[in-house]
Amino acid sequence: MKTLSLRRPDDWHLHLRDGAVLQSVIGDTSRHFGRAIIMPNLVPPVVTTEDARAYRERILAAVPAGDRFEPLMTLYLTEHTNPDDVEEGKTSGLITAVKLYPAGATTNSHGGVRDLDKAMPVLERMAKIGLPLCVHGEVTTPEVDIFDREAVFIEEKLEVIRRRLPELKVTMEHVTTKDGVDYILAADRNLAGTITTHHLIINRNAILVGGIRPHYYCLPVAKREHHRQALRKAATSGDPRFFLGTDSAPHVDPLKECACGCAGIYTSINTMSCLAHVFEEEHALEKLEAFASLNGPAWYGLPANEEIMVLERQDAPVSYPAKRDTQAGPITVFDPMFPLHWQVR
Ligand SMILES: NC(=O)N[C@@H](CC(=O)O)C(=O)O
Ligand SMILES: [Zn+2]
Ligand SMILES: [Zn+2]
Repeated sequence: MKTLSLRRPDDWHLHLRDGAVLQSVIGDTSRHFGRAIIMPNLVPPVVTTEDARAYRERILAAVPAGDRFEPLMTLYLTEHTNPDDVEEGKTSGLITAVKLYPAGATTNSHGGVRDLDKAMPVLERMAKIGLPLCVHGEVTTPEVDIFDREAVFIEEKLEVIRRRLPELKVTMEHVTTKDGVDYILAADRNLAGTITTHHLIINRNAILVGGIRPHYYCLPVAKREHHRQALRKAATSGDPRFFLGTDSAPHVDPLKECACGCAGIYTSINTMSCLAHVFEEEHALEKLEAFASLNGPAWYGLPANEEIMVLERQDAPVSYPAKRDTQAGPITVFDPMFPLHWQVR
C-alpha cells in the first residue's frame, strides 16, 4: 500500500463556533491537527484578550479526551480595539494574530472595520511588536462585483496598509484568485497567504451549474477555473509563503439550505484526504508536508509539530460521514465530487 508520512499538520484558519456546534466539530480538527488559528467571528465576536482567554478555555474543555490540540487565538479587530490590550495578549502568549474583517464582508462581520484609519493605532502597535494581521481580503463596496472583491481589496486596501506599515506581517487568508497568488509572490517579505482545501477543488461552476448548491457557497466565493489552477500551483510549489488554512466553517443545514443561505463550507473531517488527492493529482505529494505542516509554523515563528501523520492510499474509496450531527442540527460535510482514496492512519 502507498503511504505518505508527514509532520502532524496544523490548520491556520479555522472556525470552531461555540456551544453545541463547538462540542461536535472540535474532534474533527483535534483528531488530525496539532494546532489551529481560531477565528474570532463569534456572536458577539472575540474582541478583547479577556474574551479570547475565556473562549480558549471553552475550546480546551471541548477537546475529546486523549487528543492533543492547541488553539491559537485571534482577536477580532474593531475601530475601538485598544492597542495596549492587544500588546498584553501577545506578551502573555495568548494571542497569535489579529483578524481584520472589513465590515459586512462575510459571516458575523458587521462589527468589523469600516474606516481603516481608525484601526491604524492598533496596526502600528502590531507592526512594532511583531504580531501578524490576518485579513479577510475582500472589499464590501456594493458597486464592486463579488467575483472581483479580492482583487480590488488588494489594490485599494492591502497595498495601502502594507505601504504605510511595511514592518507589519500580513497573512492574506483564503486566497482565491491568481491576483492574490501573484501579489504574494511579488512581495519580498512580511506577506503570506493561506489556501483552503475547497478552493483547490471547486471553481464557481460547483455553486451554480445544474442548480444552486448552497454547500459549495463560501466567501470569498469560488472563482473561475484559471484561478483554481493558480491556487493549485501555489499550494503544491513548496513556496514557504503558502500554507493550509482550511477555513472550515460549519453552519447547520437549515441556515445554508434556505432563500438567503450562509457562506461557509465544512471540511475539517476530510481535508487531509482531499489534500492528498489534490497533491497526488499535481504529482506533488512530497510537497504536502510543506503546505500542511511546515510553512505555517515557520511563518508564525513556531516549531513544526513533533508527531508524524501517516496517510495511506486505499484501493477502495474511503468513507466519511456525509453530515456531522450536532445538537443544533446537522452540518453537511464537503463533498469533493470524486471518490477519496487517501486516509489518515
Ligand atoms: N468562509 C466563509 O464562507 N465563512 C466564514 C467566514 C469567513 O472566513 O469569511 C464563516 O464564519 O462562516
Ligand atoms: Zn473570511
Ligand atoms: Zn474563515
